[in-house]
Amino acid sequence: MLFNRTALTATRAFSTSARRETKVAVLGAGGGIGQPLSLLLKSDPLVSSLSLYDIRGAPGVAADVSHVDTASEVKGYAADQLDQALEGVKVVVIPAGVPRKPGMTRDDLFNTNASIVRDLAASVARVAPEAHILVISNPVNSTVPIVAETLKKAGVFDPRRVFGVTTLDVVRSARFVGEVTGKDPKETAITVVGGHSGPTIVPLLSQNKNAQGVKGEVYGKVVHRIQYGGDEVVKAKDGAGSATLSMAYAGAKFTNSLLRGLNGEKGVVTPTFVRSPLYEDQGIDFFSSNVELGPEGVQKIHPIGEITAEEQKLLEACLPELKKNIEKGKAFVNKA
Ligand SMILES: NC(=O)c1ccc[n+]([C@@H]2O[C@H](COP(=O)([O-])OP(=O)(O)OC[C@H]3O[C@@H](n4cnc5c(N)ncnc54)[C@H](O)[C@@H]3O)[C@@H](O)[C@H]2O)c1
Ligand SMILES: O=C(O)C[C@H](O)C(=O)O
Repeated sequence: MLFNRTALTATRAFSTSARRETKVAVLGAGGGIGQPLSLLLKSDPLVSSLSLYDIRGAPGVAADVSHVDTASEVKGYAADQLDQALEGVKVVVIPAGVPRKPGMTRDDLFNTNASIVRDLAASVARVAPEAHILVISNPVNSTVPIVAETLKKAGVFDPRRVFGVTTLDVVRSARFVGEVTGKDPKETAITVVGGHSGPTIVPLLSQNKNAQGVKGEVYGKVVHRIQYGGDEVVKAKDGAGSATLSMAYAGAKFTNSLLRGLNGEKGVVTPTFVRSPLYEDQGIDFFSSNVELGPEGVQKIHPIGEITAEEQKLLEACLPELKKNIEKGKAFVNKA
């Protein structure tokens, strides 16, 4: 053994406090995110069964991950087995699609990823209409509305069951604010609201007492780093893709939060991009804010709370961009 169980437990991205177990599918399981995400989900005791699907490579990933010594079952499905992969699934995590290369925005991925996500969502609507769908594929600000509109068309949309995974922004915020304050990231948890791309990522440092002292140039730099953390990785990978390992960690962490909520654990609150009433009066009907997760999925959407003048400015820059991204996603599904 390379490490003992205590050490492994200590480094886990998830909590184990609840008991009921659930069948989870990963669509895009052969990819840069999909592989480590599948491994982390295999280690989550709340996952009873893992269904790994990709247009290439999923059976191999499943064979590999299935040797890990946890109780869950793992099955891999080939390109023509999507329906079988979705049978009986309660949670579907979607990291399928192409990642950025240097110089690209997330919106540049729209042309390829929009149809991938729409087609996968249509299959979920048909085979597992009550599944909770966790969207990782970019651009999240558009792919989440694409999933919602696709489910609506199929007559099975429930806003409590569709989530954009923005957890990587939360993970980065805690880490980067931890760095500039000299605190453990556990003490610098930051609520991040808005969406998931550049100016639509709005971290609310003022709501954490350990981050309130971050001001001036340091504040500007850390906010910029949170908003453009994805670019930092894309640049460093130099054409080989975008964040995969930290994203797998974030995806497993959010999945575990959802599973705990579904299992009835109280007080599971985390930011996620969902159908939201908060800015609906401005024509923005998807928004990320703190959401309490419960037995049906979204249980309560928290308002953003008190914010500073600086954060208000960030929010004003976020909203018009977010509105465009959401409308683009909806229009894609509803075009003639
Ligand atoms: N939400 C976030 O914070 C976040 C973070 C990082 C990356 N991403 C996004 O996640 C996506 C995946 O990134 P990656 O690095 O894993 O890319 P990747 O290219 O390494 O993997 C993508 C996988 O999707 C598969 N795929 C393509 N079409 C498919 C389909 N129709 N059905 C099933 N699988 C399909 C591919 O075969 C591949 O294995 C990208 O869009 C990326 O921008 C989002
Ligand atoms: O930056 C990207 O394209 C991937 C992801 O959205 C990220 O934030 O790392």
